[in-house]
Parts: sequence; structure tokens; C-alpha cells
Amino acid sequence: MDGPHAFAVVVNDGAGRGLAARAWPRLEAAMRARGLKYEVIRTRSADEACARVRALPPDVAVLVAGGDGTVHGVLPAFVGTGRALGIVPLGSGNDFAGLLGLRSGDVDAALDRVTRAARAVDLLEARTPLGTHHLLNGLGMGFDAQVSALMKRAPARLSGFGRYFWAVLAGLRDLRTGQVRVHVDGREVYVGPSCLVAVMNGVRYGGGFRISPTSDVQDGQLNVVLGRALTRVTLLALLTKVLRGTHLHDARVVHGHGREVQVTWAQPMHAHVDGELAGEVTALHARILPGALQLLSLPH
Ligand SMILES: Nc1ncnc2c1ncn2[C@@H]1O[C@H](COP(=O)(O)OP(=O)(O)OP(=O)(O)O)[C@@H](O)[C@H]1O
Repeated sequence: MDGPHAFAVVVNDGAGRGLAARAWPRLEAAMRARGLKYEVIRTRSADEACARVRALPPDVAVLVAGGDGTVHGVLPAFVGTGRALGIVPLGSGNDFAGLLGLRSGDVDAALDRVTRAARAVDLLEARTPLGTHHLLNGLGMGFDAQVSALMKRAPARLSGFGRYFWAVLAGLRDLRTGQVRVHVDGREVYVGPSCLVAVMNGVRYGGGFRISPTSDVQDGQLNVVLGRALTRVTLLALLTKVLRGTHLHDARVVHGHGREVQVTWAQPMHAHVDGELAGEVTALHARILPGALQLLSLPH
């Protein structure tokens, strides 16, 4: 099957603390050199990006030039539409890039993938009393979300993984444990104290932590990974295993997979979706939407 014949490029100038804006001339030159037909859409918000994408003719594929937040923000405009999405990673954390085996700033490697036929990947749909979200990579509650919040306060000189690691150390100082009940496909998989629950479609987050090493974005399943009650020291020790993705058989970790998950906390816990903060929640339901996104950027 043929790849797309026309593209629109959504550019978030603010992504990667200006990297997307700086890289745009290079990206544009590379697209011209390849003879790609494109229009550029510079946006100031995710809502604006969604509205502009929805207004495009159905056969126009969209390349998103930005970080994870930019891709996440535009997903609602793609769910179930069949419109192809390609990713040109130009952000700071770039877990989506990691998921795809791309490096932030490498526009040629990203463009090498977008002229072939798109392939269907799964998305997650998460519902909380605060709203509904569509996600490509994953969500977290508890420690994960605290770390996402703290990343905004990390020193400007740090980037990527350094920022995340700084936030991890800062988050450990204020580690909170809550009582949680987790059902996967209607079956109770855990009830008890926990400091973090992650629901993943992709493998890694935080610029390199392999939180869900058995995840596959094309398997029609979501993965749940949670930590029991942990002290700061045991959590830090566990995180060194998470970096390598060797934590799933640790007795302090519970994991499962299925098509839907219900997470209920006894008290409000911070949540993030694809690294974007989603407020404090006590109840969250997530389900997998098999093949809901046509993605151009998978490795061939
Ligand atoms: N289409 C868009 N146009 C402008 N701003 C956007 C758009 N989509 C999202 N944003 C906002 O821009 C912020 C930064 O974008 P993004 O997250 O992509 O960059 P980053 O934080 O550098 O990368 P990463 O999330 O990979 O660390 C988002 O958190 C969001 O608030």
C-alpha cells in the first residue's frame, strides 16, 4: 500500500524549550529535498492544533513536530478517523521517540519513516471524574505524577533524562502512599497500600525508565504495573531495576495485562497522562482502543 501524498506539519514552537522552532528550517529543507508536498500549521495550543487537523481533507497525513505533550495534545483529532500521524520528535523528554526508536532532533530518521503506509497501533482511553483522555504511551498515579509535576521545576540547565532524575530525587522526599484497589478485566489484581500505579501502552517513560518492558503498542492489551508500599530507599533501589526493565519479578511489584483497568484510591492521588498533569483523582478507568491510531513512525 502507498504512503501519504500530502502532509500538514503541526509545529509547536515552544516544544523542547525552543528546539522545535530552531529545527523547523532544517525540517522544512529536508522535506523539500525529498519532494514532499506539505503545508505548515504553527499552533499556540493543543486545542488549536486539534481544530486545524480536523479541518484538513481526510487524505492529508499530519506530522507533529514537537515533544510528547504536542503529540498527546493532538491525539483527540485522530482517534478512529483513519488519518495518518507521523512524529518528528523535537521535545525534551521524548518518550514517544524512545517508543519508536527515534532520537530527538534527528529529522532525517523521522522523515525516513513517513512516506510508507501507516500501521495501526493501540491507544488508551482514560476516564476520570475530571474528563476523558486519549493516550499513546501511558499514565501514572502517585509517585509518577509527583515526578511529572516536579519536572516543571527542574533547573533549566538539565535536559531529558537529567531533568527526570532530578525530579525523581525531589519526589522521593515527599513520597506518599495510598490505599488502592485495582481490577483488570473485572478481576481484582491488587488491594492494599501503594505509592504508584502505571497503566501503559508503551514500554518506557521519564526519558528512559522501562516501566513496562512487556508492553507492545500493537498487541491490543494494556499493562498495569504498580509498586506496593515502599520506603524511599526501597523505591530508589527498585528504580535502578526499572531503568533496565528487570523489576517485574520483584516481590514489591504487581503487574498484569488486559483490555481495561479500574483503579480506585481511598484518597485523592496526583495523575499524569502521557506525562501531562491531569489533576488529583480517586477513581480512574482506562481501556485499550485496539488499532485506533494510524501511525507512520513505527520502525520498518
Ligand atoms: N500544538 C501545540 N501548540 C502549542 N503548544 C502546545 C501544543 N500542544 C501542546 N502544547 C503545550 O506545549 C507544551 C510543551 O510541549 P511538549 O510537551 O511537546 O514539549 P516538551 O515539554 O519540551 O517535550 P516532552 O513532553 O517530550 O518533554 C505542552 O506541555 C503543552 O502545554
